[in-house]
Amino acid sequence: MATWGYGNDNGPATWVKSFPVAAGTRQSPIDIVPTAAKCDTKLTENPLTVNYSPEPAMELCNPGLSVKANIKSKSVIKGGPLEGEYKLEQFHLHWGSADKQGSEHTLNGKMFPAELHLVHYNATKYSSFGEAVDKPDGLAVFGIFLKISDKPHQGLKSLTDVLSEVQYKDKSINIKQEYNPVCLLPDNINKYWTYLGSLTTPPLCESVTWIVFEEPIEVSEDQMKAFRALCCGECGSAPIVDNYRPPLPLGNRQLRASFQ
Ligand SMILES: NS(=O)(=O)c1ccc(C(=O)NCc2cccc(O)c2)cc1
Ligand SMILES: [Zn+2]
Repeated sequence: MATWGYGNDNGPATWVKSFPVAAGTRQSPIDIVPTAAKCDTKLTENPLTVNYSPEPAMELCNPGLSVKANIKSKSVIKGGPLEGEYKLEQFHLHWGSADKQGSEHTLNGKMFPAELHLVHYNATKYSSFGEAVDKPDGLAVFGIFLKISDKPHQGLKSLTDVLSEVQYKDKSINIKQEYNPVCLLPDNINKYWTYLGSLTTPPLCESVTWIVFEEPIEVSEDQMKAFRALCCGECGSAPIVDNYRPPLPLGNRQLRASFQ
């Protein structure tokens, strides 16, 4: 069974063969067209609330197609489009081989160099991520665009400074110093778009309430180079780059905005 990836013979266009839901009606990512979004006051009346707490020893790993940090502390979100409390499970990123591409969601057709995903599961209704992952209200994922600036992102620096230690597939390390994922969020989390979508990688479960923030976070070119130095396999294997799924049609879905 050929494993899925982002190459010519196992990339996004081939996934539907093993995962028919790839042709479903609530797939992600999408192109975000702000003028097509409906400003919904219900989102502002019930503000999105983030209660993240410090991770004493966060595990950073290279699963082969991204870099992922597994969360063990009680970091939760609620409000906005969400019913109940969603618990942070992990975060990871998608990035390009060059700054002109890399994000999964696009903004008026524009790609950003990378996109950060903070993955939460509905802890009010389900007892684990694994139970929640295939339920229509199971997951909530924050999508945060990355843009290039001359200054490194301090919150990401604790990770990009040690990526060389997880350069190869299945490598993992513990980030010793305390790390609060709240440092990854943009300053203004009150301006976001939200819609019902899916995981952007197989098994592409249609279980995600997406919350994509308008404000990007800023990273340096050196930090992008650190992501692009990660390898898909062991020493000498190809770099992990362009690990993004292109946008799918919004179809009959409503894209809502928390702001005018
Ligand atoms: N890019 S994404 O945020 O949509 C995303 C988040 C999580 C996952 C994920 O957890 N995949 C592994 C998985 C899938 C189903 C069941 C599991 O227990 C784990 C995949 C994509
Ligand atoms: Zn992702």
